Amino acid sequence: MITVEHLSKTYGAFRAVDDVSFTCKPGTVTGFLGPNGAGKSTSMRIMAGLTIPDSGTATIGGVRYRDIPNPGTQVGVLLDASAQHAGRTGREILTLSALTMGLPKSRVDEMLNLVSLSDSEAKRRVKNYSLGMRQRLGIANALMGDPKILILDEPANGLDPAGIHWMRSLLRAYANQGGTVLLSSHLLHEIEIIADEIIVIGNGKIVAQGTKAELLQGAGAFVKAADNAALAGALAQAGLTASPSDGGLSVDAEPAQIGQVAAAAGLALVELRGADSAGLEEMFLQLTATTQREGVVTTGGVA
Ligand SMILES: Nc1ncnc2c1ncn2[C@@H]1O[C@H](COP(=O)(O)OP(=O)(O)OP(=O)(O)O)[C@@H](O)[C@H]1O
Repeated sequence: MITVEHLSKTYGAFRAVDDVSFTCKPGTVTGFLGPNGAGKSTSMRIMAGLTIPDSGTATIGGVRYRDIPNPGTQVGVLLDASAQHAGRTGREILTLSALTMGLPKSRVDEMLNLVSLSDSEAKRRVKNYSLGMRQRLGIANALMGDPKILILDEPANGLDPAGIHWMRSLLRAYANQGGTVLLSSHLLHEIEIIADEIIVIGNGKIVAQGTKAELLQGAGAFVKAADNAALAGALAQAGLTASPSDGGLSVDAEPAQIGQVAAAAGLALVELRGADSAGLEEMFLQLTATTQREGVVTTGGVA
């Protein structure tokens, strides 16, 4: 179990992490989602004892990372795949890791095998690795001590589609066996495929958290009518907020309620459904709008 309570971190006058609290439970993959600069890496660095918070605590199984004896056997951490010693080979890096943790050298070959780094790749210096190969090496390093908890910062960066698929399967199997996974990404799509729980961070603050279904509950519904403008009018009269979206309307209400309004107004519907991934994306963009570098774009229009 990872427990983060009221974490805050300020750099000069800038508050990078602002009163962040959440937990990650065994048997689940928790996605830590936020736009660039939202505070994900800073929070994870605090969890791994590399950055000291101004206030708040981050504990793993009730203990701060720095106080865990032989931490690699309890928590696997991958924060920056490119931060590995560039002059060493992949095999050397893993061997040093195994020695530090008091593990047999045979574990190195097991891990190389697990992340599909070939023998010749393992003999190459890390400075000559692609980003995807560095991520694989970083994941091998994180898993080396057979920890029950994984903290991974943007682990899919640089992986090709097959690599991303491989990583998802690996993390899913790990969680299914009772492991706890926290992984960050700035890509909603990546998180919603793998994560059981989603934590959304924007501007250093947690802006939403829950399962995908829970987050979608607040995301409303999508409706398309033969006459969208007439439906928008009827919904407004019923006190419901609708905005143009993808050739229809995005409405802040449950589908049943929208259906009733349409029926009462005698309007024919072409499509009606609860918000899906598009709704989640819209919500993610809105929730993190203050930290988006680009303005939030509303798609579609009333036909
Ligand atoms: N050592 C530091 N000194 C000053 N500012 C910092 C430092 N570390 C992080 N920051 C700032 O804190 C904010 C949060 O950074 P952080 O790396 O945690 O974001 P992130 O969510 O991981 O972003 P990304 O998706 O781009 O990796 C950024 O504005 C960053 O510039």
